[in-house]
Amino acid sequence: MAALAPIEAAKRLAAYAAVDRHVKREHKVIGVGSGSTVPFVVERIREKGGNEGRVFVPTGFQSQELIVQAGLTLGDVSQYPKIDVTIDGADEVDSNLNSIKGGGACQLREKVLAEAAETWVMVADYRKNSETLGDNWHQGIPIEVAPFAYVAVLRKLAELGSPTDRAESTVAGAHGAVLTLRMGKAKAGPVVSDNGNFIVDAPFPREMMQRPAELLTKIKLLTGVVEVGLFCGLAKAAYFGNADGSVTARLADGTTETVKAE
Ligand SMILES: O=C(CO)[C@H](O)[C@H](O)COP(=O)(O)O
Repeated sequence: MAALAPIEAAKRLAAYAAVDRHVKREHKVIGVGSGSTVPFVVERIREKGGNEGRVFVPTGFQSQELIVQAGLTLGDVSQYPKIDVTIDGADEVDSNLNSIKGGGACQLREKVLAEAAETWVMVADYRKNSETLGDNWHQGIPIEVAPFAYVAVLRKLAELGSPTDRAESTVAGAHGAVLTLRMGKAKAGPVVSDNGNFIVDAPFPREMMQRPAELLTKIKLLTGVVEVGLFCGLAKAAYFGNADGSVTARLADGTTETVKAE
């Protein structure tokens, strides 16, 4: 196995453990998530026999390319609305398996594939393993918004409690992060999702982040919001690769196990 930088090695450990445990021979429709951990999921699936009469459904452009380049059979969620297992990354996971997703602006398709899956599991390195959402992921909850409505949605999010001022954010336990329209890095102007929408990053006070399902409902009800990067009550498990070479599995029944990739 190729030597990797420690964080990359941790991502690979998590991905391999999740594939070994959840992708069974009888599974024919597999959802493939987005981000920098998911390529290790595809790598492991290929190592273990790849296609085998299977179809792979992507959560966006990146995972579509990954599936095609790996020589796997590409499917679409409109052809395969029932998925056996979807494995995806996460920006942060709390002690109840709620998560923040959308660091790569893919949360809408990611949530559709999470909900379509009989089993949805997350894979991440140890930095994503938190007690409360927002403790490690400081930039806020990624929210996909209809472009024409973004100013109105920003105003509503501020009314809901997302800070627009650094000092106010720090006092509220939101780490100084403020409500922001996500801007492109090598592009002038905003990030545009695979669905043609804008992304707003909305931090919230720690007290509100401790009740993510409640916050999710409030944000989702704002007109102009397409999808919220809070995933609550969906995961069967989360796998975190650790710096010491072990993998921590957090399961939906509240238990935690240490597992090793085969
Ligand atoms: O939600 C996502 C993209 O929208 C990703 O799954 C999330 O950002 C995790 O990515 P990485 O594996 O690179 O940490």
